Amino acid sequence: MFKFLKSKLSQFIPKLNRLVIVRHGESDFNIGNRFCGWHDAPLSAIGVKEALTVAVPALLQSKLEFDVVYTSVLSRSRETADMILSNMNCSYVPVKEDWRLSERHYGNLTGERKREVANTYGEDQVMQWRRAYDVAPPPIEETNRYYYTICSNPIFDEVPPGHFPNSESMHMCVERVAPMWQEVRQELLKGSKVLMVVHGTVARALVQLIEGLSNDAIEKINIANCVPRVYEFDLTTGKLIGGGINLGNPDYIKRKVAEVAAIGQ
Ligand SMILES: O=C(O)[C@@H](COP(=O)(O)O)OP(=O)(O)O
Repeated sequence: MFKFLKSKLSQFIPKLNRLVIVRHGESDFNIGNRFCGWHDAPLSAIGVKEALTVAVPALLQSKLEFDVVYTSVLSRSRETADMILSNMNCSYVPVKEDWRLSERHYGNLTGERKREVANTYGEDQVMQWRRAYDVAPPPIEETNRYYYTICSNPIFDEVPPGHFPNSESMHMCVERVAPMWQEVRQELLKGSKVLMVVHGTVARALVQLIEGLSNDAIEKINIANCVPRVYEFDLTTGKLIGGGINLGNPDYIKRKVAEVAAIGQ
């Protein structure tokens, strides 16, 4: 009898759980193809539209629900998270902000247009700064117009002493995201349905940590704004089932990924 009941009840215990990762909508700096990093650029009008017309319909169509949302302290990711929740009629879901999910710090490139930097230093150098795993851009200087707004921004008050970067490589970003990912993974494996609304480099760092991609492989990955990427985990073994799945129109996603990869005009 006990065995029978146990096997009946086990049918109702979830055996897998899903994680969803979304890069925020287009920011004011993405429009002009400017390096943004730790500068707190707001969403553009297109970014707001992307949250409402790309992320929300894809999540609703896949019948995804959330118990908790993780995001960074930067407004482009927080605003995207808020818009997704309110338009899925679940604004009650708690949102946890953490500085470790902020975009990689783009050093003295912050505020520069990628095309203009390429005209000065060459496209190869720009691609090294953007995608090479171990290359950090030159450190931000006091003469950079965003230097003081970044280092005095109260959103970064939780950054521990000695951890405030002046530039970061992909590798450095992965190192700060990794402990955060372990915290989120524990929640997921307890059955909590998690949405992470983050940034291009942080999404790439998560993809590497989750899928175990090599440093060379992750250099070639680009993430489009507001396209949800879903991962499924086996709750018994804790293992990833299959790979990540991008939700939405494949042609749209392909076009947007190519735009991110390009240095732009
Ligand atoms: O900081 C930035 O400029 C972009 C990424 O730029 P790339 O690494 O693609 O050049 O980050 P996001 O818009 O996702 O916050």
